[in-house]
Amino acid sequence: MLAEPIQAPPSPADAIIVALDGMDPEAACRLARALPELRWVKVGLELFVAAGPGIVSRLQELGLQVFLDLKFHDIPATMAGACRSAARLGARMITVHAAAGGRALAAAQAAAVDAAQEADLPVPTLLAVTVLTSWEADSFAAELAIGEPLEHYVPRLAALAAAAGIAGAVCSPHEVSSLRAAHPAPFTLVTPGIRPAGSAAGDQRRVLTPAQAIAAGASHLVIGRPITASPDPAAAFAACCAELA
Ligand SMILES: O=c1ccn([C@@H]2O[C@H](COP(=O)(O)O)[C@@H](O)[C@H]2O)c(=O)[nH]1
Repeated sequence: MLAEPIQAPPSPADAIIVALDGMDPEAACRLARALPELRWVKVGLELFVAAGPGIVSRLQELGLQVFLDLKFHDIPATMAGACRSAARLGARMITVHAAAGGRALAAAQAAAVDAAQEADLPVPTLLAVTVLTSWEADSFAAELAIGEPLEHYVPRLAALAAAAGIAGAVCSPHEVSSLRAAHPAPFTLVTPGIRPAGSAAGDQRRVLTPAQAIAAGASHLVIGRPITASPDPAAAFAACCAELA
């Protein structure tokens, strides 16, 4: 069974997932409360390791949908167990690394579906991480020596994930249009590496603006520091929404 489809975002705020990095649980909840239009938050490794699973229910109690971005990458049994636990938390999106391989991805998908159904929770959308947005093509080729360029490796991983029953992928905005052509909606394409014009790229390498990423076919945008490190996060969030309106 596939995940319950996450409908095409009806409003700009539904397209934006704010990454709650670089803050403790209290600050994360405070920030979430300060953005009245906020619908989605991303809990990544940093916040989850510091705060524990309870942060997911705290954010859900604020009316938010949680994207649990723990990027599981392990053997099939471990991937399945991790996705089972993540689904029981009620996370609506969960990341797994596509490079874990087809058997591990299929096991993860089956476990997430079973766990959600057993707990009477919505089936989460598993997202296969392709190539992290912090990689650039040259260092990817030089350091990993994978044998094919990044722009071919990303679609290979997305196809591997789709064949294993995974309903979405994480890619950079640079690859969205080619992935969207190969994987029409309701396949979910989530893109970090989003930088509004004039904002610092930081450690990100393959970036585009919010409007460019949506125009290319992204379902959702992950935006962290351009909002969370802004002196006025509410204004920064509103500006991202306005750019998409
Ligand atoms: O390829 C990837 C996968 C995940 N991420 C995560 O997204 C956010 C991006 O934060 P910014 O502050 O907007 O750079 C962060 O939590 C990453 O862990 C990614 O950047 N790239």
